[in-house]
Amino acid sequence: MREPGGHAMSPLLSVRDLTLLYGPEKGCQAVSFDLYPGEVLGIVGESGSGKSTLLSVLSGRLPPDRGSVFYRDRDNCNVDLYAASEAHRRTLLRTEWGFVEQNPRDGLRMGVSAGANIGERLMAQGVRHYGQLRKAGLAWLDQVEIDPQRIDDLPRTFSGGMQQRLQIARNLVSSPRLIFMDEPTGGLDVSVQAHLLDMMRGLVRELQLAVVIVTHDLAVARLLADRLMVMRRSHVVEAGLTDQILDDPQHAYSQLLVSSVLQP
Ligand SMILES: Nc1ncnc2c1ncn2[C@@H]1O[C@H](COP(=O)(O)OP(=O)(O)OP(=O)(O)O)[C@@H](O)[C@H]1O
Repeated sequence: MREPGGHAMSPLLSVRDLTLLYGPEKGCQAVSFDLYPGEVLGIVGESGSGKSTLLSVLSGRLPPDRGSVFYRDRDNCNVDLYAASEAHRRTLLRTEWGFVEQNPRDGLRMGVSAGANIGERLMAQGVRHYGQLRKAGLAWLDQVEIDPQRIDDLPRTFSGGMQQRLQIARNLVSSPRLIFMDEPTGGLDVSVQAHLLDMMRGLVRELQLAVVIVTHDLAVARLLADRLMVMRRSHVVEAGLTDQILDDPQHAYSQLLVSSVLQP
């Protein structure tokens, strides 16, 4: 039974003492936080600090050495991610979660059309009707500002920015509740980045998505994230509201990170 009003107050993701180490201070250790529905959490820190490792462990891709990730699913069940079966984790990834890779080639199927890329996740949810899949494809291309007439084109005929927008459409078509993103604007020109960021911000707000986004770009963090975790050498050294951390960082490393961006 759901407690009155409790649903909105319960975290979507509860992470405790999450640890995966490849060597001393290589990986992530003792990470704990709660993520609430509709909240965007940014993970920032220098290269090698453990951001991608943490994202992989959070999203069920790599088992931790210790610690837990609990996810509250659509049925309001609290799923212990690493006690659940591999099949259950994969189903969550296909149905309730999305993962936007830095390189769209890792997140798209390059050998099938844009429409098929979008339709695939709906088919995984049991939608079989061609007209319905086509309609969703056209609508989502439009939503991510790709000319719907390109629905039958292969992603490799798209620019990098378009491929990334297609990857986002492919992820969002199945109405996920939680999206993981690994440097989604990395490798794109600055003007393309700005456009993509603007679009992502709109979609996150409109769809009330919860997001965990890894970025080394503090401007991206500022624009998208409600809260930040600053990582250094596998540890979270500071966590808090984005504006607080970027405007008044407390930890010496966060101060350095913020000031290094401001220096020419
Ligand atoms: N599969 C692996 N085997 C061994 N060491 C690894 C493996 N994956 C990552 N590491 C090491 O763990 C540390 C953290 O790497 P990770 O990729 O999580 O950092 P990151 O903060 O995401 O860096 P970047 O911003 O450069 O992607 C690094 O020292 C890296 O060399």
